[in-house]
Amino acid sequence: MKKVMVGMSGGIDSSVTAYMLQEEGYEVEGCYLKLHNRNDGYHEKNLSFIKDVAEFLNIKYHVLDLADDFTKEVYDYFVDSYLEGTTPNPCVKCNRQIKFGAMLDFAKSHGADFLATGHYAKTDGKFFYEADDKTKDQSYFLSQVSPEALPFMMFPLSTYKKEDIVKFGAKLDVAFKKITEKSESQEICFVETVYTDVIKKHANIDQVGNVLDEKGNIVGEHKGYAHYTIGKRRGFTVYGAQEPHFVTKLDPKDNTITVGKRTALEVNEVIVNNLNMFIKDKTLDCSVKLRYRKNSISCNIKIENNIAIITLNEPALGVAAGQLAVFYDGQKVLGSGWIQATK
Ligand SMILES: Nc1ncnc2c1ncn2[C@@H]1O[C@H](COP(=O)(O)OP(=O)(O)OP(=O)(O)O)[C@@H](O)[C@H]1O
Repeated sequence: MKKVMVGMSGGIDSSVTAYMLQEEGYEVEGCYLKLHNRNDGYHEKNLSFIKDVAEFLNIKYHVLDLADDFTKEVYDYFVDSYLEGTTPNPCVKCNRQIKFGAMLDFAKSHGADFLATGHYAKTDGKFFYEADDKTKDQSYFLSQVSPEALPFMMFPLSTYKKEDIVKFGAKLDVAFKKITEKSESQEICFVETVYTDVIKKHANIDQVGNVLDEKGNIVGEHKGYAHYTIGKRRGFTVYGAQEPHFVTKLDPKDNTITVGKRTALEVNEVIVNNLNMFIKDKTLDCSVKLRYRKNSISCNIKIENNIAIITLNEPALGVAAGQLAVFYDGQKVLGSGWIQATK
């Protein structure tokens, strides 16, 4: 019998994932990752849901403390990125380093043939593909996972709609029903309210600064550069402005932000580094997603020395350094890289 380790968060997706795989005839074990040192009962609550599900399924589960790795690989990177004036994507780092890095190693060392999660995405062991439920698709966040990890990954929810998983869980057993009744988890697991509250623990980001126009003239005031990302249009003043203004640049050195009209956000070329590719081609015509929840844009890509130059076939708006550019051929993920600069 093949053994599957299921990454269990105490949420409905991973709980139903464990149930489905057991129904399919796999030997299932669970693994809960402690990713932060929260003392507010967060882990205890998650673990009480996992305990009930594990009892219902009659499976073993492990608790793996990866808080130190998570701090180093994900949390510090998140804080540093904002302080450097870039816009981080912590879930992408976590998927590569933690869930499909350290947790996969743990699964293998416990004799598992596969690691399954409740992510909404597909894999055939060589590539990732978008999930059928496009509103929940997480292929963007998985695209930096090492190609070597793919043969071990399983996403049993890939053909379902999230709402159907919730309905199904609610009918399955009280252990699952209770989970469907709790509030939805936060978008970023360590951000309880807003991201700036996290940054404020490490730096004084509430320092009023100048808003500049494209020519460098002072045209207004803002409340501290780390409160803004590229494309943002609120939370700063532009003296006498008649039209909306958008953030086009953040400069931590002198605590300024540069703003412009909508057209100033337009970008035609994007340079990305730290590529993670699932194909070997060095030039390709494909489409690119420059931010989660943005439409993909058709483009041409040239790769040299682990850097890709992306020429867009139509301008993109609000492209932020630090975000991920994910290359798609239809639903198939070809690779991705971190946005370094735009033109
Ligand atoms: N702390 C954790 N420990 C182990 N696995 C986790 C943990 N957090 C997330 N996962 C795994 O990663 C998957 C995706 O996590 P994400 O937070 O994006 O999804 P979710 O929709 O909230 O999932 P769930 O309903 O299972 O919490 C989860 O379904 C689960 O399999």
